[in-house]
Amino acid sequence: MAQSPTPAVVTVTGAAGSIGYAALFRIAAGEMLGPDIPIRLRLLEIPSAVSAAEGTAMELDDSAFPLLRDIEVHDDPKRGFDGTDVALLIGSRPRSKGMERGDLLAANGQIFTVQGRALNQVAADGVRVLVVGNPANTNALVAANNAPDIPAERFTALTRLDHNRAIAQLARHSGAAVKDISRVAIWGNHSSTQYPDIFHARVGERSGAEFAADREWLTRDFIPTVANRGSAIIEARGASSAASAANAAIDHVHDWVLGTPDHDWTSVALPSTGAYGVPEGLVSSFPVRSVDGSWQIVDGLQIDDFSRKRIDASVAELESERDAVRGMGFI
Ligand SMILES: NC(=O)C1=CN([C@@H]2O[C@H](COP(=O)(O)OP(=O)(O)OC[C@H]3O[C@@H](n4cnc5c(N)ncnc54)[C@H](O)[C@@H]3O)[C@@H](O)[C@H]2O)C=CC1
Ligand SMILES: O=C([O-])CC(=O)C(=O)O
Repeated sequence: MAQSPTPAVVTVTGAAGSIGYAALFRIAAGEMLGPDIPIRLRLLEIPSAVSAAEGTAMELDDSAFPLLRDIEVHDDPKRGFDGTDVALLIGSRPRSKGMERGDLLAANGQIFTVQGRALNQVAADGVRVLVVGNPANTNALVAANNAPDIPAERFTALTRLDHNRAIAQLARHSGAAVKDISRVAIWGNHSSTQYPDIFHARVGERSGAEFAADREWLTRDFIPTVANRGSAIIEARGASSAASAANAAIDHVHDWVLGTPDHDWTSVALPSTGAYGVPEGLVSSFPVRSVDGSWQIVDGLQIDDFSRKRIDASVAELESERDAVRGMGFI
């Protein structure tokens, strides 16, 4: 008889929040790690939200997912991350009224220092970490720096939502189907300085560069629409993107574990190896392929002056965030 696969321990922080609620049921249904891998869920929350997370756990039970082995709810990171194979760090401190950027970095620096240390102590050897909570890139930088025994490349931040938004906008503009668009790229920070790049894209039978030649559309429509989409959703919905963010987080981990299609790549924020002139160690978004369970930055892309300027601007923002958390002693 074939042995059944070992269950994967998946920890979701911010499990009682909107993204957590949109992600957990799909994870338990097998959409993230595939239909053969049993799932053990660990929901990590702050004490005041533990009761709400327990309610979500009851609903997960009630869904009778065949792959779902067990669920635990914790407010202690060392218990929530114990033996974890995949950690989705969704919970973070949101910006509140009157809060300065420095205050936000400080509040989150604290959270991601504690979580990085706990992961370092108790996570499974091959743990994969995805930071969703904003400021995602710098939170991932802080967590990675506080987990010296985990290889830095296992810490990533989510720019797949930006990547998916770029595909959707290009599909809408070109008339091509989403499935016929490949090789878009997000560079830099998950913020309004990000650079969505279509110069290397394939759009059906056409090239992204053909569409990029229309500089008016590119600079006044496409780039700002993708880069400011999060704010536009907040404006329209009165709440930030939740289902699309959960969807992107699931896409990210799915491709990390199961691979990217041969003809395509995706975008992930991960510690720079110095590629494309991005300072080593900064958690910056790149076009990447997933090969044998690891991300590899796509190499050899020609970066013209138009793109260079925009990548550099977003990287400069990441450097200033890094300098701020360094100044506060988090890294
Ligand atoms: N990278 C991306 O593409 C996106 C990132 N986001 C970010 O994702 C984060 C979560 O968004 P939502 O789920 O909508 O927020 P939410 O406010 O609905 O939920 C956040 C949850 O995190 C919990 N939490 C806070 N600190 C925690 C900690 N130290 N440990 C465990 N849990 C903690 C809260 O109790 C709350 O239940 C926000 O920072 C948001 O800005 C949102 C959309 C896209
Ligand atoms: O600012 C937020 O919370 C939302 C966000 O990151 C996005 O939708 O890209």
